Amino acid sequence: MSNALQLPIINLASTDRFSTANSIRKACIDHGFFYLVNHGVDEELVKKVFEQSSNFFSFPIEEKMKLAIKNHRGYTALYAEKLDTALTTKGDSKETFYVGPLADGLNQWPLEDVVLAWKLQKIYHLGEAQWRLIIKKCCESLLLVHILLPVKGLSDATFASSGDLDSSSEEIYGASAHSDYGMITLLMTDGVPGLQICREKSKQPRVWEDVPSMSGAFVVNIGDMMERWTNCLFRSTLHRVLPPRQERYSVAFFMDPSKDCIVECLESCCSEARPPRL
Ligand SMILES: O=C(O)CCC(=O)C(=O)O
Ligand SMILES: [Fe+2]
Repeated sequence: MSNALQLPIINLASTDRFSTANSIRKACIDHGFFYLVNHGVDEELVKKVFEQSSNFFSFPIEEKMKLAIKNHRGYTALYAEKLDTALTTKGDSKETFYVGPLADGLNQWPLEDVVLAWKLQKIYHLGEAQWRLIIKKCCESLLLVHILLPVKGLSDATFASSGDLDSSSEEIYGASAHSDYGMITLLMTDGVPGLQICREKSKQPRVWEDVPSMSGAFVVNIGDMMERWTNCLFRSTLHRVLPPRQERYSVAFFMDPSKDCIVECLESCCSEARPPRL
């Protein structure tokens, strides 16, 4: 079953910081998902990201396999990942290219094509600075600034393409049901529909609602780590991408704290009536 859903829209350029903070807080409690508009990420940059992403995925498979995933960076082929491990199907109908912070030297760039490698690096670098700023603003609104500031954020971007259009009669999802495990995810898509959320993950049967793409907006969602940090006040919502009907590209930017950061329920999210759950 599926219905269309109108998620909250957060305007990051609003000068009313108090009201923005409250809207983000409410969105994270009610849905764990929201649209972000006026986020300041240059439209041209977004266009270039999608151009380079489609350029990369059009390489022959042998070329892409030279960059097969290592240390969580690089290429995963069609059906190689299955986000819903309970499924018995062959894997998700998507291929992905994972990129992480430039400084640690772990990224795998398509070296044969120096121009493409340079472009992807530049895009990631530019994007990273802007995306960090957005996430910092979101976190300020979530009163998390005191945690985030001493933490060196670790971030990964994935460029994904889904689309085995002649798959068998089996329903293979573009991305099967999952919640993101990190703090916050920023998602851009090329506008091709497919993303759905299930707001009550423990209820059966599951009710899936479409998340229509909104031109120029990011879709932002909370991950499991943030759910834990906030003593389950904010939701890490189950989501999936429907089986592809046509080529679809998306870019997800996952923000996580550094590995030595201790995640425990925030004091401001606990009380006698709501003791720490984790
Ligand atoms: O492509 C999308 O719309 C969602 C992708 C996603 O959920 C993920 O990469 O975690
Ligand atoms: Fe996800």
